[in-house]
Amino acid sequence: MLEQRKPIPVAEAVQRVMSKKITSKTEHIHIEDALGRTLAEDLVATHPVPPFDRSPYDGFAVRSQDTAQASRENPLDLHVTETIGAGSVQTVPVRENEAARIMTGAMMPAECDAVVMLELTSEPEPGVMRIKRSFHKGDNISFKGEDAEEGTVLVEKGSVINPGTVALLATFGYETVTVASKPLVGVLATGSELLEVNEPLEPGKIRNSNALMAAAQVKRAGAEVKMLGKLSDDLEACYQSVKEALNEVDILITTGGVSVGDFDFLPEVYKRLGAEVLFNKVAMRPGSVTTVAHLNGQFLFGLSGNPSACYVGFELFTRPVIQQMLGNKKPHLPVEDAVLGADFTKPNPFTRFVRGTVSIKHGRLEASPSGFNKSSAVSSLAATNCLIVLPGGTRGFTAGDQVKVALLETAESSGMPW
Ligand SMILES: Nc1nc2c(c(=O)[nH]1)N[C@H]1C(S)=C(S)[C@@H](COP(=O)(O)OP(=O)(O)OC[C@H]3O[C@@H](n4cnc5c(N)ncnc54)[C@H](O)[C@@H]3O)O[C@H]1N2
Ligand code: MOO
Ligand SMILES: [Mg+2]
Repeated sequence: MLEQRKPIPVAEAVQRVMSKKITSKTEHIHIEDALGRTLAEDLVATHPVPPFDRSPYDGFAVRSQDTAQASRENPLDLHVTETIGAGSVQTVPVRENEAARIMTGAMMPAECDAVVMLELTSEPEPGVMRIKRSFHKGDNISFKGEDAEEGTVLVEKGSVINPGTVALLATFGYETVTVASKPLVGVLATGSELLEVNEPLEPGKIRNSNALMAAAQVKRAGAEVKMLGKLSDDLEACYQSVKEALNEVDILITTGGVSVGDFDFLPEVYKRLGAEVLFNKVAMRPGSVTTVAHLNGQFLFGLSGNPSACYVGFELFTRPVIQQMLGNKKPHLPVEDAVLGADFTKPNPFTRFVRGTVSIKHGRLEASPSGFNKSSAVSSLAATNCLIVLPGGTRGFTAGDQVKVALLETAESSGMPW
């Protein structure tokens, strides 16, 4: 008698996965390799920025009290002590009625408390500068610590390193950076019908598109891929390959062989391995047969063989695990409100994740199905940049309806959105 699978809600399925202990490793990398990696430690200001009071202009550093009487009618001449370029420091004190010529970025002379822009001065004779107005203490100074105070957490751990983060790392002298290690994700395709990419078609066969698609999704999610090839539908071979693969990778993805067909061997493989099957039926379309198992701290994602189902299963269940391993505290796809741009009239009792194309129209998100929408579809995936979430029920949806969309191509992420 065929085992009856009980579908569980998407939220519960995701919860079952995320409730497992998900550990991450860290490594030290060179700052030049840091872009796009995830900080494994808070980035703390180890000194004030700027580290000293400095001039924001090319001009003259003055003692404001000397300028108090200066006006258009009563111009003031100050004797220029020296020129201080950025990177240099004063060599002589600035005394009463003296000024130091100073360039942008140079450290303020200790006795000065204001800067006069070059354009507001004239040079009545060499070595003398003239001003026609007064200046106040603090005028035109970049103060020590005004950008960042020492000890401030400027970027939290778990953040993805962007060019701005790189600037901060460099500012504070981090030649090496502690980042989350990228989990290694093995991808193994199953199915006797599968051909390699470079093989010509033959009757009954198709090329293995899932493995390369899933590998690309793994990379998009920030992890590294180990391609483990493809297997024909042979229980013993599947069992051995899966068992060996688990020694080589942090996470294992298989595609195909998770349904109830005569050659769907993954359920039996999990049984033989003694793995805990977290679920094998989810109340969603596509991807209802997505199965996730867990063994000795490792996840085995049994993604469906149908390309669209495989794609969706990855984004809902595998991606957040990878993101959490990378230290992201909000590991899920961001879900936003959108307007449905075209009818989707076919009702379904299960939640649908329609592959869609979302864009900004007149300041709001509009999402439309990206093409042929069966679970087996591959043609609609290229134009897919979101999953349109249509709740299960008896009715279809029409253009203009308010819907939720899970965004696939943004750096944003969210806490549990389902
Ligand atoms: N009696 C039932 N039949 C099916 C059920 C069910 O509940 N009862 N579920 C259907 C659903 S839903 C799906 S989805 C599929 C899932 O099938 P499997 O995950 O077992 O995958 P396969 O049987 O191996 O293949 C399904 C389909 O996908 C093609 N495929 C497989 N691997 C690849 C690959 N690497 N690249 C491209 N395409 C691939 C394969 O040729 C099949 O056409 O089961 C339904 N059946
Ligand atoms: O697992 Mo299936 O994808 O619901 O068509
Ligand atoms: Mg099958």
